[in-house]
Amino acid sequence: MPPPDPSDGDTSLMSSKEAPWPGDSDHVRLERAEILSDAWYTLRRYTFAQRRRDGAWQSAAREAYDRGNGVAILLYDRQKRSVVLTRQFRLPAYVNEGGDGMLIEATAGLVDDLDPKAAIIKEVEEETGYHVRDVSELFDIFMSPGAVTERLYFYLAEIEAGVRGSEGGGAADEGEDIERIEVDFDEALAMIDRGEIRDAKTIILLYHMRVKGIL
Ligand SMILES: Nc1nc2c(ncn2[C@@H]2O[C@H](COP(=O)(O)OP(=O)(O)O[C@H]3O[C@H](CO)[C@@H](O)[C@H](O)[C@@H]3O)[C@@H](O)[C@H]2O)c(=O)[nH]1
Ligand SMILES: [Mg+2]
Repeated sequence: MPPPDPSDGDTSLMSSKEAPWPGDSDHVRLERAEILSDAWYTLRRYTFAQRRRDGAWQSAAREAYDRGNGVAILLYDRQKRSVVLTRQFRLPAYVNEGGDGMLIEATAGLVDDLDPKAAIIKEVEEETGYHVRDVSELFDIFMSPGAVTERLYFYLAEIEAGVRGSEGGGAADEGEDIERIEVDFDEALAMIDRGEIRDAKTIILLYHMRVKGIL
């Protein structure tokens, strides 16, 4: 069966120009992207045809939240065998479970218009005050692929004590208020076990360090 013809439907909401829009593949044909919300970032509903493994085409619709791509980094001090993390209020976590809404996280941010490496260097400076030049690229992964388009690029960087150029703390004019914390590496791993570190990118980075024997 051929894929459904998008011209059958109302195409007035088609926004293939702005929406991320890869070309057709042998098993997916995007038909339209409707913006549901673009107050800050963009939530779209895509309708598409998908070929099932048995060869039949079926229509589907999925919402996808587009905040662009992101970068995350674990900063560590080899001599002190410690890691530098941040603590900040996260509204989505707060509305889910109440409490204080404070999460302990590795430094991270959105790529915006920069390339990922430049973006992470800028983010480290903004959030922690550290200047880093040599960052090691690890991998880039989807953090919530059923709902969010974001690819998150992961990095590691060694810091030397005393080379902070500023206080960090985040961009106050964007409402950020970020506390920098330095934690012994074994203690950070124990904090995952105790449920005190609950942010996925942070846990991935700490376990990566552990599995690869980096600290
Ligand atoms: N006014 C306003 N500001 C917003 C809104 N949403 C985000 N911001 C602001 O946009 C900025 C985003 O900060 P970044 O440091 O660039 O991003 P992040 O929120 O730390 O994101 C990182 O962590 C996320 C969660 O793990 C990741 O999803 C993301 O990729 C990245 O790693 C912050 O100043 C935040 O307050 C909004 O709806 N309204
Ligand atoms: Mg951030």
